[in-house]
Amino acid sequence: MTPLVQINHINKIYGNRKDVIEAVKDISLPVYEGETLGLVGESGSGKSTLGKLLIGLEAPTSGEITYRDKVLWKKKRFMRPRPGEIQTVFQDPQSSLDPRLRVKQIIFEPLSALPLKERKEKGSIERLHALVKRVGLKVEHLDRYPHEFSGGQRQRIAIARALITGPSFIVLDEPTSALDVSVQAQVLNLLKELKQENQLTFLFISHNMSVIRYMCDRIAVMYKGGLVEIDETKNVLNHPKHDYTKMLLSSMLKVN
Ligand SMILES: Nc1ncnc2c1ncn2[C@@H]1O[C@H](COP(=O)(O)OP(=O)(O)OP(=O)(O)O)[C@@H](O)[C@H]1O
Repeated sequence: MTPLVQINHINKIYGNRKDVIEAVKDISLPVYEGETLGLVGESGSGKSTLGKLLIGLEAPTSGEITYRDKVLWKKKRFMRPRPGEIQTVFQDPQSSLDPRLRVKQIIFEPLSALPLKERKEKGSIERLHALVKRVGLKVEHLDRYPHEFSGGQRQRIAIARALITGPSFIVLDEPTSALDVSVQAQVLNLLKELKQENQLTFLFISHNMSVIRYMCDRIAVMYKGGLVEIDETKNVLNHPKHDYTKMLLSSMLKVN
C-alpha cells in the first residue's frame, strides 16, 4: 500500500523555556491511501496536536511530514498540497460553525482557497444541492443559521463543508463525541459511506473504542505524546502488545 501521508520523527513542543510541554514526541507513521487510521489515547496524549500538524493549524518543532511524497511543512510554512485537498471535521459543530453565517455560506467557505475556475465548478448550485441531500439535509436548510439545527444536523453541515472542495484526506477529531448515541451511529454510517463513494482517507481521532473498532482499519495508540503501538484494528484490540494499550482498552471498554 502507498502512504498518502508519511510522518517522520515529528515533535511538537509548546511553551517557553520555563514551561515546556512536549505534546508530540518523535512520532513516525504512515497513513495509507484509502484507510481509516484511528488515533487513540487518553486526554492530553497529543492526538489533536498531531491532527493539527496534518491540517496546517500547528507547525512541528522538528521532523518531517510528507503528503503524496511532498513535504507539508517547510520552515514553519504549511505547503498546502492542493487547496482543499486536506479537510477536517471537529468535535463540536456548535463552536466550529460560524453562528453569523447561513448554512450555504458555511458550506461554501472552504472554496475561497480555490482558484477561480475550480471555485466556480465546485461551487455550482447543482453540486451544492446534491451534496446537502447526500449528507441528509434539505435544500431549504441552506438559508438557515446553525442554531436552528440539532447537533447531528450541525455535524452533517460540517461534513458537507469538508467535502465541498473534493478532498482526499480528512482529519476527523472526535466527530461524534458530542452527539447522542443513536445520532452518533447515523453520522458514523454516513462517514463510512462517503469515504467509499469519494475514495477518501481518514485520520479518525477518538477516545471511544467502540467507535474506533467500528470505523478504523488500523489503530495508532498515543501515550504522553509518543506512539506506543500501531497495527490493524483486530490485532490491537485482541492482542495489544503494549501495557499501556492493555490498560487503555480495559478502561475504555468499561465505559463503553
Ligand atoms: N496551544 C497549546 N498551547 C500549549 N499547550 C497545548 C496547546 N495545545 C495542546 N497543548 C498541550 O499539549 C498536550 C497534548 O494536547 P492534545 O490536545 O493534543 O491532547 P489530546 O490527546 O487531543 O487530548 P483530548 O483527548 O483531551 O483532546 C496537552 O498537555 C495539552 O495541554
